[in-house]
Amino acid sequence: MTFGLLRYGLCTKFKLPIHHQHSFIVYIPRCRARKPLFNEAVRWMSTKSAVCFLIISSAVTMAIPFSFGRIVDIIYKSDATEAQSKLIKTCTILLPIFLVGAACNFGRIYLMNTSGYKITKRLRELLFKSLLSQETAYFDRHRTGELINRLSSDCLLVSQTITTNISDGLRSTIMVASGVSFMFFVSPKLALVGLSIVPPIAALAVIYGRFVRKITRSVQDSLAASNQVAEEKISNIRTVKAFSQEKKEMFLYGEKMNEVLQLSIKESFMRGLFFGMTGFAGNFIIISVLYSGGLLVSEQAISVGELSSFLLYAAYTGVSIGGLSTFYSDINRGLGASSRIWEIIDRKPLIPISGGLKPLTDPKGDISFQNIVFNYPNRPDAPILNGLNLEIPSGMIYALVGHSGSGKSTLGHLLLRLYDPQSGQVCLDKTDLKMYDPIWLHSHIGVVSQEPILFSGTVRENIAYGRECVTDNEIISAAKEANAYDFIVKTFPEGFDTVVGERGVLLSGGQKQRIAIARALLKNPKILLLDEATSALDAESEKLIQEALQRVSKGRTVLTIAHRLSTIKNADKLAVIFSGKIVELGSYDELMSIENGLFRKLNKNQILTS
Ligand SMILES: Nc1ncnc2c1ncn2[C@@H]1O[C@H](COP(=O)(O)OP(=O)(O)OP(=O)(O)O)[C@@H](O)[C@H]1O
Repeated sequence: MTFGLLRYGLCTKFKLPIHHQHSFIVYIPRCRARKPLFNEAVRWMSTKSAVCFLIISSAVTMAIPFSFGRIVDIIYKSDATEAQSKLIKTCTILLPIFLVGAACNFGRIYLMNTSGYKITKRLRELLFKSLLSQETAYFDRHRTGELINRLSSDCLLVSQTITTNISDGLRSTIMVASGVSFMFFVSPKLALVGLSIVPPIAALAVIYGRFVRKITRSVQDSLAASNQVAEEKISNIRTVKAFSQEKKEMFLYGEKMNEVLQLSIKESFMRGLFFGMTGFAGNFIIISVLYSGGLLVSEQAISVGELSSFLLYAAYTGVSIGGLSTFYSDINRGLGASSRIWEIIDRKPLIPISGGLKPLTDPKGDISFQNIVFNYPNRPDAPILNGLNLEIPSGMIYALVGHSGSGKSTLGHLLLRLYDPQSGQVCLDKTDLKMYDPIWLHSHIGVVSQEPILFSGTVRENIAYGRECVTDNEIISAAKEANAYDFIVKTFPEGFDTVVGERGVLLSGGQKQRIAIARALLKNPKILLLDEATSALDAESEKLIQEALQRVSKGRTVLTIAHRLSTIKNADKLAVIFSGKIVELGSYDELMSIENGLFRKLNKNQILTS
């Protein structure tokens, strides 16, 4: 029952919905049919054991002042021989008790810490899962550094709070309760003197706890902002160096760190003030107890041993009250972190990552954009598409042309359902994309983006990304089709096992493009979405890429965002996008023949490279 209450208390305190109670599964036992019974039993046992160890080790610690008083009285009241035999007897009893106490303390710390690590792991997994499930627009609003901070430090903080801190808090509570009882047992009068310190300290602790909670959130937020600066600049170090911005970036990072430092200094000041005041109050009370206790001994109301026991109990209680106030501030720190974590874990993505229609056959490949109105959610006042219509019949190659920023890539994003339009429909085979399972949809669309992103890993892993079980032969034939095979086996001694570096930095732009084409091809998609690189590639790379793209376009519906004349000439139809609409549609020759046509102007003004 205690565990049920604790679990309920934690879930309520941490504002966890009931279905998230399983986050505490490692710490708090809860029988779930889907978990193997054995694991559940082990968890249950380890939690119970940790609490038993905690109680025993605290009891042993609290036996020390009592024994100490006894020993002082033995020394004080007995003659030398009697004292020796009594001391041997007492110490023989105490030694095994202390050994048991030490073993229990070991068990308590070991079990609580391992539970903490398990909870951190579980929290990080839950958070990462929830992050990856969010729709793309979520990442437009939240910075990478901030989210990484949630994963690293916030998860650790929460798990420490619900294991180590709670364990220490429970220990302090047990020690305060037993310490106070013993103090009253020895001398109620002296106990009242000793405990007069508690109410002011408790009030201070509440004020301090509130402050800590507020400041921790600010410290974590500024830390997230500084991480964002570091993450962005380190991952784009080439640009920083090319513009010789190292010093400026060092300065900017320094400024962010200054913010963190200022907040931490504020926290340290309050911490120092709080602990300074509590320390002084503790020492003051010791003097008062010594004074009143001394008087009681001289009146023979209590023995010297009892006064010694009392003083030790008072000291232990004082230390434990200090522990309780630290526990209070730590809990507040954990609450701050947990509210941020659960904001993300509980968030329902606006576009689900799975669920919906999964037709058993491959799609035909007819695409249509119907009356699309769209703006990016983080820029509601900047309409991008404004009633756009476009039909792309299966097996045709359509090239999108238009000024930079006219919304060509945006159409690709809508086709992939990275975003949903505010109104209108994007359809595949006459069915709204919203009806399909996104996993099914993505398995039929191959994407080669403007700046292909490779992941750190080998060439083989990058080509295979997006498919579960792939044979070497499939990888090789995709690489051949994408004109990537020759450079992989001839240029790299390690061939397909060559490591490409973070985001593929160890490869050239043209090589990355061809690996991305191979990766898209391995899915054997019915639809190809090609966002042509705007950056110029050398003539040889360009030729190889164009050749590969022409080859792989056959038999597929292709939507290409074209920047080059060569691509445009190979397309069945060109769609010119302007002011959020398709304003011209036709073959190259048809569009060139329109007097004052936009395509003609774009061509004339060399918006398209040759
Ligand atoms: N994630 C985003 N959040 C907010 N606005 C965005 C986002 N992505 C693009 N935009 C804006 O949407 C508009 C259309 O961008 P898009 O990338 O579709 O243009 P484009 O025609 O493909 O340009 P280019 O030819 O230069 O690649 C631009 O004004 C751009 O600033």
